[in-house]
Amino acid sequence: MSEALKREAAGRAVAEIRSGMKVGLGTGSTARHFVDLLGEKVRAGMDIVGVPTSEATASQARECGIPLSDLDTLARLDVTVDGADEIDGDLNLIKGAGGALLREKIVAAASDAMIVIADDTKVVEALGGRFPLPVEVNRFGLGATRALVQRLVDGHGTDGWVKLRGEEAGTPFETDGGHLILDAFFGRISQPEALSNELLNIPGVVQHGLFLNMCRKAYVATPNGVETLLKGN
Ligand SMILES: O=C(CO)[C@H](O)[C@H](O)COP(=O)(O)O
Repeated sequence: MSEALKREAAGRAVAEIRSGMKVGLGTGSTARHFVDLLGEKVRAGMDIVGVPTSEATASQARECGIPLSDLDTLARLDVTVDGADEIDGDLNLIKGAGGALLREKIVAAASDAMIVIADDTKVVEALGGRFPLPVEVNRFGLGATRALVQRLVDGHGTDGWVKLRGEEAGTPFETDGGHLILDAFFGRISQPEALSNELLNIPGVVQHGLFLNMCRKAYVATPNGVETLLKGN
């Protein structure tokens, strides 16, 4: 999908931002367009404050001139705008390909609204069929945690797998919080709430990339323009 279309989706989200708002800034190539366009508004006089979901976004936002804060100073935000890896018909999401899922989820949960921007390759019938679920884990006890996640995958009834992100390249990927990521392919996830609970019951799991009932609106870029998806429609 072209960067131009991602930028169009990002533009629709920027159009919802008003002066005075506290805005969560997502991570990834689509969110990058949002931050860039928001920076243009700020330089033109819009008065907003951003809370970034990753060090990469923080650095881009600073370059764009967006004033930044954090969730210690601001407990609630008006809106978070972020990308996604999979979006189902009820606007439940898989996120975390960029490795920022923990901060993304914390920031989204602290926001009155979450708007997702994406291209139409991200829209799926059911979560998990295409994209492995990123699971952020503590370094301590990695082997045991991995085995417990693998057991969940095995019990899911498909030919799933679990990979430590970056292992094949020789250097495990490290998140901004100093954790590791297990990419767990479950196949079609028929009961996301149950899977979420099972994952969070594993002590070494810090968080996972299922974003359930968090997003109410998505702007999805298609070759024919940007579609607005609303939860419950
Ligand atoms: O969850 C994310 C990062 O952790 C991203 O939002 C997600 O991977 C989508 O990224 P992109 O817009 O580059 O496709």
